[in-house]
Amino acid sequence: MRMLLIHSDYLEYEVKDKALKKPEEISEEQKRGRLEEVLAVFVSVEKVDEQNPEEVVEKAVAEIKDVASQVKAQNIFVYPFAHLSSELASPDVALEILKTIEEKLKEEGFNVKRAPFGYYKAFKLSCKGHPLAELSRTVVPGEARKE
Ligand SMILES: C[C@@H](O)[C@H](N)C(=O)N[C@H]1[C@@H](O)[C@H](n2cnc3c(N)ncnc32)O[C@@H]1CO
Repeated sequence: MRMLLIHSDYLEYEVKDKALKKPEEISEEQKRGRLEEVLAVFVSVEKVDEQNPEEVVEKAVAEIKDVASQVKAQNIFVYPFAHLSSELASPDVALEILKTIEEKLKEEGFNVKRAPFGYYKAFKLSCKGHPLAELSRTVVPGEARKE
């Protein structure tokens, strides 16, 4: 899994079009979203993550918590983003992993939104620009090797 973490004044998105034949079913309300003072986490779930989804979720949540505590962010935006890797996991596995990351972060007390899965989306982001405002993390299951 590849993550790009951007500490932002706000992130807002608007769903535009289907990017998959069967995108995640969403309500009218989910077609737009915005969070202020947010740690935006753009996530590409990778093929290697299919070897142990539970473990990669644990590792991703730990990394996100670590960055959130460093930048003192209480709001987290989990944003499916298929552009950080050329070895993507299947959509079904990716969606399950992203939903579980969202759930676990909520259990940890964060205010979490997750952008809809399987769509083209317009988005606006205002990066804060401090030294820790732009970070990337890669997590893989267990002993899996990252080429
Ligand atoms: C398109 C661009 O504007 C938008 N931002 C987009 O990326 N849409 C992606 C994700 O929402 C989701 N998706 C599919 N597979 C994956 C995966 N392995 N990991 C993460 N997301 C995935 O399905 C869409 C098409 O790949």
